[in-house]
Amino acid sequence: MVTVVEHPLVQHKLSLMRDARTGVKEFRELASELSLLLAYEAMRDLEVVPVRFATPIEEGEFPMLSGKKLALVAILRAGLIMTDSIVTLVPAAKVGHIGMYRDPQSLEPVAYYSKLPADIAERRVFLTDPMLATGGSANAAIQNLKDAGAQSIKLMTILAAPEGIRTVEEVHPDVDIVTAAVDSHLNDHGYIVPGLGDAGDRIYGTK
Ligand SMILES: O=P(O)(O)OC[C@H]1O[C@H](OP(=O)(O)OP(=O)(O)O)[C@H](O)[C@@H]1O
Ligand SMILES: O=c1cc[nH]c(=O)[nH]1
Ligand SMILES: [Mg+2]
Repeated sequence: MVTVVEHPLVQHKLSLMRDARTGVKEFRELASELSLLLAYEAMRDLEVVPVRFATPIEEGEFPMLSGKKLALVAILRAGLIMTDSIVTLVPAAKVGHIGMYRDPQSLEPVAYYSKLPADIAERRVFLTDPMLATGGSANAAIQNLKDAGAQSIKLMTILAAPEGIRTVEEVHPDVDIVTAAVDSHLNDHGYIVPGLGDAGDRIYGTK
């Protein structure tokens, strides 16, 4: 299932990210803020249970997070800014990293690193990458997570192309996607149109 977060704050901040005039500092800040808003939506179905304790006024039962623990997994580089932001909301979550870059010619993902929590099979995984273009990176990362035993995986992305959504749905129909927008299509360099450019390069100023 694909959830597009239509919230005005999300849409406004995404537009600012898209603007070619937006510099690195503001782009990073916007990506972090958007990640929190997307996490608010993506984590809507977390389990809570009543826990008994006293407020300064009186005893009572109050909802607390329960169930499976969480893991945030960033697809490097650009996904890192999302996990760094979201972990402030769920500080008990463990954070994993999957290093991958897309070969500019073949558009195939090249994996160069992976470090995941040892107990990832017991955790609800939120996989982050700002861009879902061909879906190659996401699918490879999801397969990596499944090979490590992860059963519950949700993909959080800032921008998605229809092609990428289709690719993930075909190979991993069990993985829900939460995004701020679904754009028109990919250009022949595999970039999302209208998109926001190269997310990693805009976050780290590397182009
Ligand atoms: O859906 P796909 O076609 O795989 O494209 C999406 C990937 O491309 C970009 O990463 P990039 O390879 O530019 O690496 P970076 O994040 O380090 O910039 C982006 O951050 C995604 O990871
Ligand atoms: O538009 C795109 C497509 C892939 N990766 C990006 O960073 N941007
Ligand atoms: Mg990447």
